[in-house]
Amino acid sequence: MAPTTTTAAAAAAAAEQQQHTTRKVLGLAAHDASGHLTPIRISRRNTGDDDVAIKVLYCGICHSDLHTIKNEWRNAVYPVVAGHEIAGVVTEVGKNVERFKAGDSVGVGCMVNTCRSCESCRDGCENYCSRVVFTYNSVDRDGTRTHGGYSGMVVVGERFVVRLPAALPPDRGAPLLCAGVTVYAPMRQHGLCEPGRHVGVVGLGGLGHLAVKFAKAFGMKVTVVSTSPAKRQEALEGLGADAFVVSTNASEMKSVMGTMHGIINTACASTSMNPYLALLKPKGKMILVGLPEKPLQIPPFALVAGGKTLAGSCMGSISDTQEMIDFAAEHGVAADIELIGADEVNTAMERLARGDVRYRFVIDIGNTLRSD
Ligand SMILES: NC(=O)C1=CN([C@@H]2O[C@H](COP(=O)(O)OP(=O)(O)OC[C@H]3O[C@@H](n4cnc5c(N)ncnc54)[C@H](OP(=O)(O)O)[C@@H]3O)[C@@H](O)[C@H]2O)C=CC1
Ligand SMILES: O=C/C=C/c1ccc(O)c(O)c1
Ligand SMILES: [Zn+2]
Ligand SMILES: [Zn+2]
Repeated sequence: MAPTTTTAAAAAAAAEQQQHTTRKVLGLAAHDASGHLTPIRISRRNTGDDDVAIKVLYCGICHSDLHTIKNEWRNAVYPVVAGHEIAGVVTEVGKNVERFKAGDSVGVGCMVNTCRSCESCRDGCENYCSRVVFTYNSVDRDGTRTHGGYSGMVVVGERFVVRLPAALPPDRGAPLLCAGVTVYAPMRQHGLCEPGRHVGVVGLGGLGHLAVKFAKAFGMKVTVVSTSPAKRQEALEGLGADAFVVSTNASEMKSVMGTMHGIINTACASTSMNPYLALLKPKGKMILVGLPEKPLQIPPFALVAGGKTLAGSCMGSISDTQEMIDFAAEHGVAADIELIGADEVNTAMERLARGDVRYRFVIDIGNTLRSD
């Protein structure tokens, strides 16, 4: 009996300790692969010495949130509180925090911790850390599960928090924290930011519409490659794209064949790479950022014959993120959004699944979900 009593006492002590070191916060959680979201009370750690406590004001809905809550990547551990496009205001900082103070406008993106010692971390590419801790559906270094921005507040280590300039409206700025940096970082790293060059953007959704805006801000020629003829006018007149082709229209695709220096492929569901690779010039690059549920089909000749490159890219580093935010504020780049209340989130997920959004849903957490 003694070990059982000891174990029970230890568990009670741990639970009591836990109560003193955490607080309860309201969030929106998926509980199974239906992806249906309902209110939940989650624990957030008290503000540690290196932490920034943030009242969430706005959180964008990324398609990765939808892939995750529906377990399309087969890695969901329920309950899942998604959200990694977080814009908010600092409420409290730990004693070692130097860059932020209460009242500051800040953002948090896709990651909230890393190992800090691997080659990627040492090189400032912590988005490729082998032990990266994602903002939600991940296990933090202290063993607790991470929960994202579909919640009233978050507690995040200072090094994973970025500053939001006053020139950037926080509701339209929130989607930059994932969608923005995910397209900006590879465009910069692969030279798809040189004025006069021709870039294709596959998939005109949350990521794609920001890729168009960044490419135009870089001074590039932009062609949108879309499955949705209805987006033509918006792309050309609203977003400033130079051309628009429908990927199922053979003559439109032929008209841009072999013309692109690079492509940012943001499609959430297309798996056949052949039609897109054909649009590249010889030695052109296609950067894949979309993460469809199913494996890709890549005929070898589509790559080899033209000496083409197919690369992947995941999120961006924290320094990429701050650079992108500052660039966006300076050049007037922000997301086109549909602002919704917390009670509309399930309808928004259904609409996102069928591509019915212009171009990012953002949840008005601050006004529609309690932070305590
Ligand atoms: N690599 C990374 O770090 C990140 C990856 N992602 C991933 O990027 C993808 C896009 O995310 P997001 O922009 O939020 O998603 P959205 O749903 O907003 O946009 C995706 C777009 O893909 C296009 N699309 C949909 N179905 C198909 C299809 N069958 N064939 C071709 N195109 C299709 C649609 O554009 P259209 O109507 O123009 O055809 C749609 O608007 C997701 O898979 C997401 O998980 C997201 C963030 C970071
Ligand atoms: O929306 C961004 C998600 C990126 C991502 C990349 C890789 C991975 O394993 C994830 O769970 C998320
Ligand atoms: Zn995302
Ligand atoms: Zn690391």
